[in-house]
Amino acid sequence: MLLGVNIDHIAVLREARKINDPNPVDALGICKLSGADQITIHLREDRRHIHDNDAKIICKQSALPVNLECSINNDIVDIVCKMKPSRVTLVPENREEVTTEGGLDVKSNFEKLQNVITKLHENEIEVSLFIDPNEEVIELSAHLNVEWIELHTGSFANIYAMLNSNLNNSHHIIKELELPRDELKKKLKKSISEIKKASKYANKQKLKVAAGHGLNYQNVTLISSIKYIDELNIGQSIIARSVFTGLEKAIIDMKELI
Ligand SMILES: CC(=O)[C@@H](O)[C@H](O)COP(=O)(O)O
Ligand SMILES: NCC(=O)COP(=O)(O)O
Repeated sequence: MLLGVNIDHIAVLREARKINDPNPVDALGICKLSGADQITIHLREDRRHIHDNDAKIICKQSALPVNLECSINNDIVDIVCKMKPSRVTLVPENREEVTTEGGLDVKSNFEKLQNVITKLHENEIEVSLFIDPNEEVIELSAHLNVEWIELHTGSFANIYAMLNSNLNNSHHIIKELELPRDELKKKLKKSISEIKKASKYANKQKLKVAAGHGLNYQNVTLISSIKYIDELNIGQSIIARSVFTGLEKAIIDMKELI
């Protein structure tokens, strides 16, 4: 199974101080040497972490393929076409969100997606759609002739964290998941089975399958054991661990687990 390391979170730290350190570009060599298979970055419309210049340099200098996440807004798509990443993952964006909250609404945006995907393919860029694990959405994605889909694992990760970590005793408790343990266990089982079913269905549709969001050292094997998933994109937990162990060890440890 392939590992894409999302290095946005290095830029999050830089932007907290509004200086030039730490620089996500400095992670490229370490990711390659530690066995990562891909660099993932998200050029958000609000440029809250990765900026255009980071993305430009990363696409130019990375020895690993670059998976650039962006919204379906035409201006941003035109910008990323010029950067020539190996892959663009189209994701939904919402100004107020702390992080990507759900998958793309493929049905409502079908025509817009057709145009954006054509433009990306004309620029010889592979396309992936960041979607919820749902068969109807996968079927629509297959009709859009994309090479990849990425299944949003955020909801699985939230349930797992409320069940198995101290998140429910912290100020970041997820209110809507403040439920009896039995109920959370059922929800977790359902969520894993949806991801399994969706990945199998996507594989049958000849789509390559990635998954990601909220995956960490505790929950990752529940997802990496699903045989229809080809690749995981993981950022927050790897960069968080690297504060204590260094990036190289954080990546090697994750690679070993998956
Ligand atoms: C789409 C997605 O899942 C990623 O981009 C990732 O979560 C890191 O980016 P943000 O922290 O900006 O959501
Ligand atoms: N698309 C998911 C991703 O790139 C990484 O998400 P996270 O591990 O930072 O939550």
